[in-house]
Amino acid sequence: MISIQSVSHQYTSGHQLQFADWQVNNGEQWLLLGQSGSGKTTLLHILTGLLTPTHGKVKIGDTDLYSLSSKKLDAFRGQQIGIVFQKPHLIKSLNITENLLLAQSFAGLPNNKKRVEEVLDSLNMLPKKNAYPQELSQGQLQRVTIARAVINKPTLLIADEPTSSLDDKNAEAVLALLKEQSTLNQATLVVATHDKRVKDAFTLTYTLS
Ligand SMILES: Nc1ncnc2c1ncn2[C@@H]1O[C@H](COP(=O)(O)OP(=O)(O)OP(=O)(O)O)[C@@H](O)[C@H]1O
Repeated sequence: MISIQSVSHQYTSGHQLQFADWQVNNGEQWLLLGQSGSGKTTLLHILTGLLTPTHGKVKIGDTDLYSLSSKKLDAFRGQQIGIVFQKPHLIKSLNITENLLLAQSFAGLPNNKKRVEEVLDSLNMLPKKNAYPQELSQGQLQRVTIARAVINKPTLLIADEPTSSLDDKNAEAVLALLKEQSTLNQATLVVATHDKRVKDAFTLTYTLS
């Protein structure tokens, strides 16, 4: 379970954001909706341990995120939280398998090639396991980004505006993949977006105003 309780954040500029309490049960799939500037990125950063809120509690499972030391928080993030960014951010000099092995090492986990192949296979990317990022299409790169996010079997899978730069067909395909992968890996899914096309794909919605 993931919960935020009485969370608010004040930037040094004085800008203050307040977030309604939110409880997410294991395996649920949520949409985080809000206009530009409403605080989606701020909340995602708070949920992923990247930004300590000025007030409030963030719990992932039994762990109170901000009671961890920064070293423990880094390891926790690597093992428990998978993040799909808008852009792939892969390392160009490493092939796809090596990029995924690196994500295991960063999380302090032993390298597990079998897991890499299993995840690539589930995303129909196994034939590209030895390819370099620049040899892949945009759609294939996005699949690798999703593979990297789920490689360590995270409790929480987060996607930040995964569809905003895509046409309708590709947006639908990426959403279907995220939902499929969260189910397959038993991860809770949170997709943040201001893309109205995504709305109908989810029944659970947390809206920022
Ligand atoms: N580092 C910062 N310092 C000061 N104010 C900030 C900072 N980051 C964000 N803000 C402010 O906090 C508010 C929320 O920003 P945030 O990036 O979380 O919104 P968002 O919903 O993700 O927007 P978008 O959809 O445009 O990315 C905005 O008014 C923004 O100007």
